[in-house]
Amino acid sequence: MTAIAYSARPSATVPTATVRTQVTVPLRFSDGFKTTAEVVTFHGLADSKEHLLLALGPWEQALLAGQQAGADQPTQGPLVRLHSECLTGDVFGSERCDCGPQLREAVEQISVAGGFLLYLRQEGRGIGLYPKLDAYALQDTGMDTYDANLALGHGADERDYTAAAQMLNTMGAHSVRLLTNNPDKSAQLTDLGITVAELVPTGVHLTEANRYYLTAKRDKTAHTLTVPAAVAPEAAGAAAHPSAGQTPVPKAVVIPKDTDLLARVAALIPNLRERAADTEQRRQLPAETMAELHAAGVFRILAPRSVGGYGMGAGTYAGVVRLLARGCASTAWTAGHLIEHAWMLARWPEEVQAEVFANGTMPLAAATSAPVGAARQVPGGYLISGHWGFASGSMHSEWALLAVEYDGARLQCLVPVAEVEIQDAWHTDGLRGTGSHDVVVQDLFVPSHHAADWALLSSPQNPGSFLHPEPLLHAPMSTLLNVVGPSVALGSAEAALELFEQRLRPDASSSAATAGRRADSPLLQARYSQAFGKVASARLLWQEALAEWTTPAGQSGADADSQRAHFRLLLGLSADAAHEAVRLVLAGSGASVHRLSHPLQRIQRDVVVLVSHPTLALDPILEQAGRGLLGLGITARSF
Ligand SMILES: Nc1nc2c(ncn2[C@@H]2O[C@H](COP(=O)(O)OP(=O)(O)OP(=O)(O)O)[C@@H](O)[C@H]2O)c(=O)[nH]1
Ligand SMILES: [Zn+2]
Repeated sequence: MTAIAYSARPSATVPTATVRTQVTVPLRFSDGFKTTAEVVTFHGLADSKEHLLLALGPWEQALLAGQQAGADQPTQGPLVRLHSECLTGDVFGSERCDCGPQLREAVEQISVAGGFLLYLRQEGRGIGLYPKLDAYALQDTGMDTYDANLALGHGADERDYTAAAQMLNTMGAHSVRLLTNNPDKSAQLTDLGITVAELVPTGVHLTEANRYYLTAKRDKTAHTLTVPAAVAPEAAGAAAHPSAGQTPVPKAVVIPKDTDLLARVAALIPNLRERAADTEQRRQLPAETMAELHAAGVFRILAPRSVGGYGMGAGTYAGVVRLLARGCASTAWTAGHLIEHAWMLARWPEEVQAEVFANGTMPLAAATSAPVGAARQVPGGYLISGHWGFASGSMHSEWALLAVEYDGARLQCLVPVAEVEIQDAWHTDGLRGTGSHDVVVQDLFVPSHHAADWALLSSPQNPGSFLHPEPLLHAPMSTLLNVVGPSVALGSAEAALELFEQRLRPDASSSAATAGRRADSPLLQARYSQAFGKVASARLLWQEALAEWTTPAGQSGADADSQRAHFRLLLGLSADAAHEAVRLVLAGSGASVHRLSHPLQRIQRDVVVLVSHPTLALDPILEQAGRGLLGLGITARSF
């Protein structure tokens, strides 16, 4: 990390604290969420307690943005949570309160936005652990949480936030966005000289066990929260098997605006570029990349809202993949598929969705159907065998979706990755980071409910389409599967063009003289224009294909064929134009960009491998699209 400019601001009321130690701690939560914290300890805290500050996400940028922002830009400062210690809730998952889920939510939100989590040793609202448990005992006789404190001779809420203000001052966070529903926290901080530029509400993590406690917070201390009347089974922490017709309520997921999500992803591009060489060397995404994708909510994009997803549309999805590809094609390809496979799982029957989306976590699944495996029926399910290739993202997945043939029909089988053998087979010259290894199983038992008819899953009338309102679930499965490749191609071409421009612009090169000579070359000027035009073509074709996005449910015959032909043709031509742009850039860039240290050679290798994928191979697309457009009927089953 870079050095912190600690800037304690002297205050009449708040004594200055100083940093005692600062240490990096990687965090991993029980649901798999990972991030990294800079944990800071202090000298001179007013109450002499061992409070911690965890600096998370792009906190330095957030600090800087906050310091530079005007009063009219409250959304710029660091996101800060004052989390009061709760041993029972934070550590043991007690359902009497909502502290555990709030802590988990806060870490994720702050990791995305950049800011500080202050873990304040104020157990039991400042009365301590044993007294809190005594208060619980009183509550079991009917008292609410505040009256129980009073009955024990304590204040209803004894928390004092002076130490928190000291810690924030020490970090230079004089203006913050505060994550809380508790008006007392912002009132005290303001009195202590910290500007609360914005109040960001925390989620309401309601269970039947904490309903009374939350209601008391709302009624007794004016916490700004609404307590819904009914609790659905998942929110109540019950094993996730909602009964038919009931919408499971996942843990609080804050759904961003599409533009905010795209901005989050755009912010990842520099890191992805920095790690692109490492990614291909490892032949999988580095842990930091996975953590950043999780923190940005990328895997939630297409999953329906009722299972913890963002329920966004194909345009946003394609936009995310394109942006990721500006940083690293392997990352875009892998993430693009993992996102899409969560959406595929949302097409399965309710029972399976309850299992894979339990508690609002996003299932990561690798899917492959090449070549299709075999299945035998046995009591309770199937025994499947096969050796599949191209299982992108298998190194990051907990599930595998494997295609098998049974009795003339194709089934998709949902299998825990732990039960398959992943063979390290992805030794390629491009898209190496996708780790698209082989998956092998021999006579693996798959229970019937983990095997679904492929045709049904693919159709607009898939089981999930009756459970969720999101229109995207009503589109045929293959429609979306064709979007990832062209989006990766477009983002890659845009990255190549950007690098080309940097080489040609006199002011942007390490050697102004060389760049000047290059920029003066009419040949290179023409090459640049050509490449620029190809990227524009790729983008326009891609945009038009996505704009045509409809839900062709109920359509059949020639209309559906021609619509489908049009869609696939535009996407195929877009990827072709992107490929051509990359070729032109490389042709105009000389020998030095073929050094393995140069990103352009990697982009070229990635794009060449990309366009050999069946969803992008141009000749069959041209043929089938021609048939579709001419009303001759599409003959390829998977087109
Ligand atoms: N005394 C007492 N403390 C409790 C009880 N339940 C939870 N706590 C403590 O309350 C603290 C959390 O405060 P809350 O009132 O839940 O929430 P808050 O921090 O004020 O508000 P938010 O910022 O919106 O989360 C933790 O220190 C818990 O240990 C209880 O029944 N009695
Ligand atoms: Zn608690």
